[in-house]
Amino acid sequence: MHKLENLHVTEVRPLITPKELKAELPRTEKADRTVFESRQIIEDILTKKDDRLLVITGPCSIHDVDQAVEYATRLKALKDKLEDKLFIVMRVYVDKPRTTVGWRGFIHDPEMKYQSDFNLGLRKTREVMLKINELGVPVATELLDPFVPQYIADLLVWGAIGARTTESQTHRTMASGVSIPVGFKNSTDGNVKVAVDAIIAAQNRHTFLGIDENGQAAMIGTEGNPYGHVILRGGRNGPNYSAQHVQEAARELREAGLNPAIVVDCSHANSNKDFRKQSIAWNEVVTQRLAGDHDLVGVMLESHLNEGAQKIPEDLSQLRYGVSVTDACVSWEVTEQLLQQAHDALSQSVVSR
Ligand SMILES: O=C[C@H](O)[C@H](O)COP(=O)(O)O
Ligand SMILES: C=C(OP(=O)(O)O)C(=O)O
Repeated sequence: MHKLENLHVTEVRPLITPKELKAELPRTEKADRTVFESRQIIEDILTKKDDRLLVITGPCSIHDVDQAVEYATRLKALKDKLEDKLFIVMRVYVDKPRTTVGWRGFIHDPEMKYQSDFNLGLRKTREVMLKINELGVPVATELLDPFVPQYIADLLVWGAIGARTTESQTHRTMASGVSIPVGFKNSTDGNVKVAVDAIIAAQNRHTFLGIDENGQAAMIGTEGNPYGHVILRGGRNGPNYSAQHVQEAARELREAGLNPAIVVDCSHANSNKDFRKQSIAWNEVVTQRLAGDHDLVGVMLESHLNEGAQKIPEDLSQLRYGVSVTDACVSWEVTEQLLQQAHDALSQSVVSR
């Protein structure tokens, strides 16, 4: 007989189960309260019962627990100060989709050795998400690997399906079962229709293949997620955050019988991957809100302690503190300025719904 299976597989290692990980790092009362209360607020923002602007800000990817906690600590002070106009959530992205290859994120390779170690990555991810929640800062992340929600969903308030996976059946069915609102990005070529289709797919009942809390392969039945929404992130032909783009996306959602709720991602193709241009998109979002566009419910910013990005050096002691190792981010100072300015402008607004 020929060898016909596992021809390209180099190893199969056992993975910690969701139940084991949660027993090691249980959700605390404080974290529980952060998650529970924040989810309710985000649902109210999406359904326009709460008029605040949802702000999802944080690193393109986290790569260090202490630096992520330092960012969260600073964010908490700002969150409390601006909470009458902005509802602030931290981007804690740990699972990175790559265009071709590259470091795949903290959950895969937390020590940046280019050797996947999900057991360590899941532990460290849960540890950092717990710490951030305990500070009173709610956590948002991209849902990429369909097993991952079983390990961390109880610490999340919002999820994104990325531009490279919005059209994927696996991701749409996973989104139909998660307990959080999910934003679907337009595709990398700028197509918004795929995100609208994804919301419809995820609103429905599905059965997909996943794991249960004991790590056993399982058929997971879902009832559908009512809180899908669109994230505009720009595309091959440029940005799509203008009033015309936002209104067009809202029209597509209405025509499909969906709630017109839109988040603008200031980064990626909306900044042409130039972190300095994120402020242009940010200011445009604020202008549209001031003009009375309440279908535009949220905004996302890629921001870190320090600006720019760095390649992961072979000698990790050469890493610059608080600088992104994936897409370039705005600095903490710029973040503070943009959030404060948005807050002040929205406070002076006389336009009501
Ligand atoms: O947000 C991160 C990146 O834009 C995305 O993961 C793709 O990254 P890459 O093109 O550098 O692989
Ligand atoms: C990968 C990301 O975005 P996109 O899917 O829009 O490229 C991201 O937000 O980190």
